[in-house]
Amino acid sequence: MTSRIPPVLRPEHPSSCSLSQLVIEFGLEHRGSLAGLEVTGVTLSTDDLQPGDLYVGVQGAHAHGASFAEKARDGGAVAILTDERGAELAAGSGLPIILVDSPRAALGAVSAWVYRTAENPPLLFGTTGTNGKTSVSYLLEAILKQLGLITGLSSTAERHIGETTVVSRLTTPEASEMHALLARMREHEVRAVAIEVSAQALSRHRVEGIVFDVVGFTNLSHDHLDDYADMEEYFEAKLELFTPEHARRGVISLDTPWGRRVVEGSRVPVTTITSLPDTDAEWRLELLDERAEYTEFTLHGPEGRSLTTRVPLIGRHMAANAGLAIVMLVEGGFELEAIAHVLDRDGGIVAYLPGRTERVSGDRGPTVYVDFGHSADAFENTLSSVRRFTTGRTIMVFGADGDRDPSKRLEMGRVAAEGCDILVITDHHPRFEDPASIRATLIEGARMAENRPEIHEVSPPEQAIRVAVSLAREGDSILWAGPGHQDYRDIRGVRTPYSARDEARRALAEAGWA
Ligand SMILES: CC(=O)N[C@H]1[C@@H](OP(=O)(O)OP(=O)(O)OC[C@H]2O[C@@H](n3ccc(=O)[nH]c3=O)[C@H](O)[C@@H]2O)O[C@H](CO)[C@@H](O)[C@@H]1O[C@H](C)C(=O)N[C@@H](C)C(=O)N[C@H](CCC(=O)O)C(=O)O
Ligand SMILES: Nc1ncnc2c1ncn2[C@@H]1O[C@H](COP(=O)(O)OP(=O)(O)OP(=O)(O)O)[C@@H](O)[C@H]1O
Repeated sequence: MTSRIPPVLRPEHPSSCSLSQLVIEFGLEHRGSLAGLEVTGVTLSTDDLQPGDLYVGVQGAHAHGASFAEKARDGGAVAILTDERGAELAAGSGLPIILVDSPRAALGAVSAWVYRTAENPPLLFGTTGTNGKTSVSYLLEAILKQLGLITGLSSTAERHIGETTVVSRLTTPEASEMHALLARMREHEVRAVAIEVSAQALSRHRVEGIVFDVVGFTNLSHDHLDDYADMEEYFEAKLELFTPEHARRGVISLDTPWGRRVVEGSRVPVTTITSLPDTDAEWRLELLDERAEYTEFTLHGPEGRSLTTRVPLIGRHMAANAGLAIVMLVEGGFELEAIAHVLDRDGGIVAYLPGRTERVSGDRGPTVYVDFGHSADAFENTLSSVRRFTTGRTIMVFGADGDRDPSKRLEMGRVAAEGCDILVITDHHPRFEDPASIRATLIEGARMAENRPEIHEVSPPEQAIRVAVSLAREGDSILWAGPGHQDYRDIRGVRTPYSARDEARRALAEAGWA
């Protein structure tokens, strides 16, 4: 049974940890008496605080967390762990203060200690890269389930503890939340966990205190250049996962040139995989059949080993994600033959990925896919797959995130225009930006393409999908890229409930194509 429960999960039966022991263990300085004080949890947000917590005060983008020390005390915090500046801010709260140089950097190790997540850990798989992290994580979880394990998942779309689903807030939760989640998973006898690791998570120490058994790298392309100065800095952030502090071994896709750079920079043993026919790697993915219902492929490995199976998703990139997941499992100790056996038994990988080229249309009328792609590389891959199954015209509906990397918008517009016959440019999450000016940049990008699709500018997206459906005929496909699984739109900081999948289904029904 699937139930939705609040996003910050704690162990149901937390154990108490002595704060005096904690400062001895980590060799930390403190102010105020810790005698007899015990903590049962850790948090860096008063919104998530529970009585008995150690509150960690970090310097944020807007405030220093220690300035909320009194709020933390009133909520039942036992002590605060912070830096020198935080200690000054928290002095009036009367809470005992534990001092560290960087509270964010200390958060993972301290949380691991409090939640005891290093004791008898599950098999841990971490995936990073610009596109495909969620997909690889879901595919890992699916195959692990088919192998008979109780599994856990932490992804942008959802977090899973066995069969329980929890809504996600961040792609990778803060370290305190991550360790609490792992502790909760242990209570439910989870034996293998797939975790999506964003570049931001690595830069912000969110996977500190975790050593993954296997980490995977999907690809790197232009994204998040509002957070990182350039591609080199973005790459360096990802490379951090391939160090002994975070991983035992790695599997690297060479499908983008950055993969080779990860191989060169990795400080843990790695193996490689590619889905490109003209690239050399230890594992090679050969596409056998591409259908609207599935993609079939053979994975060729070292010593003549191979496996042929299907992934219930469209496109070479999804087969590449599945291949990466399988090699990560092999590197994690599973026999390729055992994986092949369960996949044969079940007719392929049994996975449902919410909002990843998800088909929302029925048997009649245009085929409509809702996708989470929000970068030029994602558009290129999904559009080329959609075109392959489209006998008529390809119609693309998309907008771009406001207040997120504006430098990628022109290229998104260009790539979209290059790959479709009709383009409907609309709004996504405008946040605090003017949606009309975001659309103008996307249109400017679209006009840079050599291909000249028909371009429509339609706001808001509810209207845009209806225009796309009204233009479509039997045999045409509509790709609505951007919203994917999301269930809200962010307009001026207000999250309004909204589902592109439901909206697309409604638009089809209204057009008589229910
Ligand atoms: C830019 C960024 O990283 N922001 C993170 C940061 O918030 P902030 O620095 O703005 O926090 P702040 O408001 O200055 O407050 C400082 C501290 O005081 C605490 N506080 C604040 C107010 C209060 O009343 N009580 C309280 O405890 C805050 O929890 C925080 O710890 O610290 C918060 C944790 O306390 C994070 O949740 C928050 O992530 C935000 C939500 C975020 O959107 N992060 C993005 C950049 C991100 O990480 N994205 C990647 C996506 C990657 C992808 O698309 O592939 C991800 O992994 O999700
Ligand atoms: N291997 C791949 N190569 C290129 N594009 C891909 C690949 N896998 C998925 N995509 C595209 O990227 C979109 C997002 O996929 P997914 O959610 O798996 O990536 P992600 O890395 O988790 O993204 P995010 O960090 O934004 O959550 C998909 O909907 C698809 O359009």
